[in-house]
Amino acid sequence: GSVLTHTGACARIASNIYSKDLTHRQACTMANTIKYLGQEEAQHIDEELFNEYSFSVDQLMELAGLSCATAVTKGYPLQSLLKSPPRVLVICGPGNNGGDGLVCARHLRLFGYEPSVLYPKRPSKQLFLNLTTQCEKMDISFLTEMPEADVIDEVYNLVVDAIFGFSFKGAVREPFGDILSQLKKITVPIASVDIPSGWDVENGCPDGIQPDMLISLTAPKKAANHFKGRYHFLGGRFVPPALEQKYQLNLPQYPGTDCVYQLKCHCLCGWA
Ligand SMILES: NC(=O)C1=CN([C@@H]2O[C@H](COP(=O)(O)OP(=O)(O)OC[C@H]3O[C@@H](n4cnc5c(N)ncnc54)[C@H](O)[C@@H]3O)[C@@H](O)[C@H]2O)[C@@H](O)CC1
Ligand SMILES: [K+]
Repeated sequence: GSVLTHTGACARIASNIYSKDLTHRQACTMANTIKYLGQEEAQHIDEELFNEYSFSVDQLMELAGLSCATAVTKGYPLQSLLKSPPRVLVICGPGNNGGDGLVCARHLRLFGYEPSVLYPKRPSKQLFLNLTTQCEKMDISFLTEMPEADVIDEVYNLVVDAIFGFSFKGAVREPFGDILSQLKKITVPIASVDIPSGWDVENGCPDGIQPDMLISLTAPKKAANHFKGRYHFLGGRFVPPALEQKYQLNLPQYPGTDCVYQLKCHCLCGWA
């Protein structure tokens, strides 16, 4: 097909629709040839990675979590943090999104941050037990309850939201309803893994949490169209070219050996 570069697409769209009152983000989303996935499509890709391509969950989760920790270092470098020690609260949910959070916490620790983990619903699968042990052995503390919003603002520099990913559906069940309502009140930034938790995977959630950073894994989901924060990263650099082709993901070229790609307009189209 006709795959335009981001710059090429942006220039084309700039000349055609610049007059239509589009926000920068809307225009760039359209300009970007990268595909935004629906919930079912994201789940199909996931299944295919495991069943056809024979990846194990541990492998991809490691790369996903590493991407998240790397994106955090780019948006919130250690030297820019306002509170010392460089504490970060990582909140992990009951599925694989929560597993990404545990991996992210471990890498953040290796990068010099001081993560604490809240992990209220722990699945009994060996994978999650192992990830938990790895964190514990690295002196990452596990909280027994969700701190109040004002305590989070006082103690932590940011919150990593690894509660729900692309399998989230329906009304939020406890204890995550309470957790999300505290997160709506905090002023420190939230970095969401794959999807802002509590958001509909395709339609977002106007009165939900408003993360400052979103790390889309594999490819952005449609909810990312509603993201208004400062940093949108793509991570999970593990997609085999044939799979990318099959689903026409049109992923951008990650720079060099980087495991994240910052999705923003780098061209001179005039939208700033
Ligand atoms: N294919 C991929 O591309 C990869 C995906 N990974 C991660 O895996 C995530 C998807 O993981 P899963 O499919 O395990 O699912 P999620 O982690 O999105 O969530 C499923 C869990 O949340 C619970 N849940 C769903 N709706 C709920 C509600 N309304 N209230 C309370 N609990 C609810 C479910 O019971 C289940 O325990 C992705 O978003 C991504 O973060 C990565 O680990 C690795 C690679
Ligand atoms: K999330």
